[in-house]
Amino acid sequence: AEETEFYSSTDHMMELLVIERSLIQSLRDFITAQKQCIDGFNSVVEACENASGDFPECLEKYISNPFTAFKLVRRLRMERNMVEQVTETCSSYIADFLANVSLVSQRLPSEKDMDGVALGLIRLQDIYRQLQIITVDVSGQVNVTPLDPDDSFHVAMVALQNHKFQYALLWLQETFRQLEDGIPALVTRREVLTYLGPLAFQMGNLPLALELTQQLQEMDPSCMQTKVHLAYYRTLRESIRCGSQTQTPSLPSDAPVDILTLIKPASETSYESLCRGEGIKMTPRRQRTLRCRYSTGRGNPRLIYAPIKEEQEWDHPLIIRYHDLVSEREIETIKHLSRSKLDRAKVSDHVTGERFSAETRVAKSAWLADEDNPVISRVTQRMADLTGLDMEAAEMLQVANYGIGGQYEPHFDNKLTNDTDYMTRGGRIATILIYMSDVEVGGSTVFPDIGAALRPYKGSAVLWYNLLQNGEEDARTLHAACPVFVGNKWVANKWVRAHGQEFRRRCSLSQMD
Ligand SMILES: O=C(O)CCC(=O)C(=O)O
Ligand SMILES: [Fe+2]
Repeated sequence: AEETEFYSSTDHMMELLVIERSLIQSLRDFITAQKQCIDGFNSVVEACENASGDFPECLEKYISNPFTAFKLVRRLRMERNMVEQVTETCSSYIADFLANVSLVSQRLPSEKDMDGVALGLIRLQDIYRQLQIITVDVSGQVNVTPLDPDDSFHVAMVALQNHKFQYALLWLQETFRQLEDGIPALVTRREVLTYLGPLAFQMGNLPLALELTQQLQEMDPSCMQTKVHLAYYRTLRESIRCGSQTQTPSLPSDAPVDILTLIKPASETSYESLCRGEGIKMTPRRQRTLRCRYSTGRGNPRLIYAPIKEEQEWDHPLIIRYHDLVSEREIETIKHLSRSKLDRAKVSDHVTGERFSAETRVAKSAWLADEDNPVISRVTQRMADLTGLDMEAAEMLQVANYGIGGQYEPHFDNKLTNDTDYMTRGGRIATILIYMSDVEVGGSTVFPDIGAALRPYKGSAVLWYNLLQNGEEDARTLHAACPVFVGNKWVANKWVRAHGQEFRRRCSLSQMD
């Protein structure tokens, strides 16, 4: 069976605590079984010892008595029976419990999960520029969840393997600081310095590299590599001192560098800043033109007595939010139905169309059909009633649950034009994105091209058109799901296909368009 991947879905992560409990239980069971076996062997030993009596002085004389010989054979025959019985029961007994232990342990996270969560943390730090998560509980107590030196070191190593050098430096410095503070750890200062010195050098901080390498040399004066590094750094420093002045400014001063200011100054995209809530291109004046109303889907009988609050979130292009489109109970049903089906969400290659799993989309998804449950068909019907769009050609409902640092990098929802499905059903003309949870921090849906950011509000849905009236892709609909910083994010996508909408789209939203 395929191994469970945990980090790409917070819902699956919850299982880990249960698995840990069953691991503890199965280990205990195994130990109990072992003890029972030992007890069995103990009684066999005792029985043999009791039966054997004193060792005869003269063996020849002992055996010469046929009755004694008979009794000896009989006794040993019985001993053999006892041993065979106890080994047989024990070995199958123990094997069963051992198999159970290894079965449970296979359900524990893999190396891939370890790297996945570490990369998730790095991504969060990358985007939200924050290291620690500070929560305040009901009693007003402020809680920080710090990583211990071994945790930090692990994140640093993953950062290094993924060529995220600034983060590797940051986490190694954090590890080092904690070790200096005397926090107990398996990782040693020497180990940390071995990475830290060269990394500081690589990041252009020669004074720091020199200082760290000097410390390393003091710890281990005989290490050849340290000697070489140190000599190299010293030569470099001298040549900078004596050389032309123009060279000096390229190296940072001795002042401690705030690494966070070093991180990604130039390469940052508007996706990342929008995720932090920066650069949203909505002016108060423009906002005043956005409308809000209760909609009955133009007098749809199913909505007359339950109008839905419809809010214009964006003007160009039009993005509409429907508040309380799905109820708490409906959400619970949808989550429940998808739980067992959740599988790592894939992305397609732009050229080949091949599907693969990537860090650009850290989530698990499941498809639900209208026939799966009355709740699904009811929600589909409600969407049709409200928007006036034909759901005949729409795709099934795609439910997604995000993972640690779970995100979906900027993309277009529209299907590839070379897809046969595209030929028959047309492109994904519209997206209706249902938010099935609130997210405490992070997790917005952002549109980098237009500078829009939509917050996930539980029960609400947003709608936008991916295709222009002429059928071409609307470049402004490039969008992304920001990494979840704190919380669980559940969404459901309904992709409406172009076929069947020929006479519907124009009029359906005319009052707002
Ligand atoms: O989760 C979100 O906010 C957006 C999801 C999305 O864009 C998608 O699944 O295509
Ligand atoms: Fe999307």
